[in-house]
Amino acid sequence: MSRRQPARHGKRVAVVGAGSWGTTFAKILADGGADVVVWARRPELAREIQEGKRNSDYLPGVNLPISLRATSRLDLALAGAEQVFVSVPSQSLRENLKIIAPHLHAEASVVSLMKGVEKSTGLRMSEVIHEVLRVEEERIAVISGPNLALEIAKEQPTAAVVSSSSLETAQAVASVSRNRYFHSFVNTDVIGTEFGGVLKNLIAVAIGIVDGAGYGENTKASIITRGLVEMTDFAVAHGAHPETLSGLAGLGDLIATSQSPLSRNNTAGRLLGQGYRLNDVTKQMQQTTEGLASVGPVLELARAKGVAMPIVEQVRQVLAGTLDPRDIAPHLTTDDEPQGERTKHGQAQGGSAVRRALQRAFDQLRNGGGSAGRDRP
Ligand SMILES: NC(=O)C1=CN([C@@H]2O[C@H](COP(=O)(O)OP(=O)(O)OC[C@H]3O[C@@H](n4cnc5c(N)ncnc54)[C@H](O)[C@@H]3O)[C@@H](O)[C@H]2O)C=CC1
Ligand SMILES: O=C(CO)COP(=O)(O)O
Repeated sequence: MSRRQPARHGKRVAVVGAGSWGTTFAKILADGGADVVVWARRPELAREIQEGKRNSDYLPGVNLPISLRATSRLDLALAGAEQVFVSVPSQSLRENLKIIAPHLHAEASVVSLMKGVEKSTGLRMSEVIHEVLRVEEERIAVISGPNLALEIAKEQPTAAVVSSSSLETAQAVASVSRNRYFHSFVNTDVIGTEFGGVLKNLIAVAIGIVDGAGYGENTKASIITRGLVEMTDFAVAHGAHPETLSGLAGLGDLIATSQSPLSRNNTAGRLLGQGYRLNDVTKQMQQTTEGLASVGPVLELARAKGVAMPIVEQVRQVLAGTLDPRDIAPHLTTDDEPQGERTKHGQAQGGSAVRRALQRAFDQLRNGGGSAGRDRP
């Protein structure tokens, strides 16, 4: 790995949210040569980052770059920022955007680092940003991938994908979000990239549950594989490109999150599998666990498109306390589905939506067209 110093482009950027991912992303940006100010809600945390170059609660043992600045004043963090990266819990995004709005630079791009859907509306984070800030879609980007914060904060080589409906915006954001240990690819499939991050959390909860209940590798591999089918069917029915789900934001993130004890979703699942009630699990989780809030809205969105999600449905039942984790067999298809290993294309409405999207994708590939979902350097 090259240890060359990055060319310092000095682009002024801001990161909103100084939890584990916000702080790690601020480090990625600063190590890539950007002029970064991170906003922390709590003044004492802003002071620790600004003066001590540490965030000891979220990233123990990590030294932050000398150039990284922090403040608890949102107006100072956002002043002159050309790109604003947002990393707060998904359910708090709307309220945070309302306080961001008055300070946002007129031409700034807004980048979501989050992996949830809004419970009350079922909207993706980029949709909430568009709705509240009234920023055009072309100036909104999302970043997703196998990105466990602590590993990246320790500078372990990692890739992610930046997605925007505007390739130009995706490339501009990606060029700032790169350094010697972090590489950002680009694509233009925002729906697939965002849903990949949301859905893999739910499958990671399922993996945690069976792990906690004492099942082994076959069960987990079955859930990962069938989980990817559910993720792909769901995302494609909502307009995603299937290739996105086999890229960094889909399969890549699914593998990382399902395997790692660093994952909060996986950890929450394991506690449930060990027999803890949801209330106790949420009390124990000190950091954001997006999957627990996404189960309801994802199942509603799936129902609206006629997509079957047997794994996610069984996660819901375990969370509700109506299914004993030891009885979970989420990798099995339900009785009313056609048998055989396959995706569920061909079912009801959702099936035809999926089939049409797949047909479009295959036609595009056959005709030599580029794929919106391919992660490109
Ligand atoms: N931690 C990770 O490894 C990764 C996290 N993400 C995503 O990043 C987003 C943020 O996650 P983390 O940084 O891990 O969470 P975290 O729990 O570590 O930090 C959340 C931060 O948001 C702040 N915040 C602002 N407004 C808040 C409010 N109203 N309520 C609660 N907290 C508020 C908190 O003070 C805290 O600093 C999530 O959507 C997560 O899925 C994405 C990739 C990796
Ligand atoms: O998104 C993540 C890794 O890519 C982080 O996963 P958790 O939120 O489960 O910790």
